[in-house]
Amino acid sequence: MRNIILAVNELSKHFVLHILDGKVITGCAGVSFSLQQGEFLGIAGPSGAGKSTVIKCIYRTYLPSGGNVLYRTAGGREVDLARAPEREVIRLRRLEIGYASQFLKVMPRVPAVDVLAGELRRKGWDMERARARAREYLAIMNIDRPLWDAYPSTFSGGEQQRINLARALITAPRLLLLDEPTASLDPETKKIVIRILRDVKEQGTGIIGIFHDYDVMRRLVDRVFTMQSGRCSQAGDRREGLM
Ligand SMILES: Nc1ncnc2c1ncn2[C@@H]1O[C@H](COP(=O)(O)OP(=O)(O)OP(=O)(O)O)[C@@H](O)[C@H]1O
Repeated sequence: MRNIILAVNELSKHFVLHILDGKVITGCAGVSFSLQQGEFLGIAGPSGAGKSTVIKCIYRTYLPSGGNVLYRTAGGREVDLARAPEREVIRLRRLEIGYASQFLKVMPRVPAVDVLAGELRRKGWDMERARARAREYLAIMNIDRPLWDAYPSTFSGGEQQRINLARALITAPRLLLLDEPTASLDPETKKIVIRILRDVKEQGTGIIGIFHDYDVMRRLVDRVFTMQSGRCSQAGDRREGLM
């Protein structure tokens, strides 16, 4: 059996809405699953089921309300991402854990090539090598050459998504979290992204992804779990939950 890199146990997240007299909304509750190296797990379920909440709790955009998110680092340590100090979370994001959603958040007036190179610089690469690798990735992602030195905040939705994905992938993370990363891609670019994600998986990255496009999901995932009203309603193989 391959190595488990992530074990989520009884994860819950509740939101307290102070503007509504402290009303509590459940984002997710009692969610448990594990992920092995080189495995691709899909999360399916209707809108509002809690899919993004689970991904954001793992990436620690949200601080979980309960449960554990046990991550095994490259060095073999076990870190509970539900409780780890901020600086540990930031270090792991820089070195081991990638995240891409459909929305690009970048510093204004940083050219596309430097948005990508910046990720490698944070891992200690020198500028020249980082930019060379960034250009390779821009080419792989089919970004038109005149845009490489332009600012991604002005890019089209699909171009921004490709930059977002490239930024998450360029550092070859051990754990990759994807929240609708192919939402506005054209069919040709979807094919490219599917090919890249398959390569990344082959190289041992564990991936958790939410896709409303079930065709893309079916072509990528090993396993799917389906959520309903914040809970895991079905855990199964690649066919279950996708039909
Ligand atoms: N920051 C937040 N504050 C308050 N409630 C939130 C917050 N984030 C999520 N929720 C609530 O948690 C529930 C689950 O939301 P979530 O975004 O995880 O669903 P989803 O399955 O990803 O939906 P979709 O497919 O529409 O993106 C929803 O009722 C949502 O309103």
